[in-house]
Amino acid sequence: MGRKGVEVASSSKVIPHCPAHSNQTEKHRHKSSFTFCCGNMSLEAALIVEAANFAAEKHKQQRRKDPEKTPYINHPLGVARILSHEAEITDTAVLQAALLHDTVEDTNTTFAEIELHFGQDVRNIVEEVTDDKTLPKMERKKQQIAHAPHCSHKAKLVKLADKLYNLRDLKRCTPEGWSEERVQEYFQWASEVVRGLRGTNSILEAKLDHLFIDQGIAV
Ligand SMILES: Nc1nc2c(ncn2[C@@H]2O[C@H](COP(=O)(O)OP(=O)(O)O)[C@@H](OP(=O)(O)OP(=O)(O)O)[C@H]2O)c(=O)[nH]1
Repeated sequence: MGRKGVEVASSSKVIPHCPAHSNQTEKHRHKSSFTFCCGNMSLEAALIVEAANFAAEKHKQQRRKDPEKTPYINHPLGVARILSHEAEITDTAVLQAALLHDTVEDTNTTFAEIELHFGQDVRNIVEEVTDDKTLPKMERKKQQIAHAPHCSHKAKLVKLADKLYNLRDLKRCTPEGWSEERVQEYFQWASEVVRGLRGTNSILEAKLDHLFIDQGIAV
């Protein structure tokens, strides 16, 4: 087995198969060696849809903190969309990790489960962007600032997009129970995390800087 969901034949010919249909026979799975079982969908597209579906199942009971109580899945979908549509990221593992980035932190999902379904690379990225919820909140916030510069490039991309989504969301509306002061503190803290992520993606960093400056925060 090579990449998750990809069988590498003895001839080195890559034969994709869909993780959702791994119990199907070879004959049914492949129209040809290089087509995917789900019609003509590319392997990459199918892997991303699998991650979106997994995250939707895991977050199905959760809502955002905004007054509309937006379904939580809007957040990971939006983070992945920022990466694909704004930052021009095409790396499948990064897009999958963006979709999955809050599953371990905020649901009963384990890292082993992420690895089983999506492979080691995705697991590693999710692990890097997951806060240890057993720590007191202030400690977690400090750790994010301290750890940011040491993250891998792929994890930094997910973190930048995560912060961009949350800051835009704060501009859009205030979460229930948040004072103006708490909003400002979140912006300030986020700017300190982003400082440790710089040099990763100029598009995302420029958009974040625009938000920080608009909020009166020096960059
Ligand atoms: N702006 C905004 N954020 C919301 C909303 N609903 C949920 N959140 C989440 O709240 C977290 C920020 O709130 P905090 O009070 O600072 O953190 P906490 O939830 O961990 O206590 C973010 O999650 P996080 O994973 O902790 O992200 P981050 O703190 O690492 O950036 C964000 O995704 C919403 O409607 N608007």
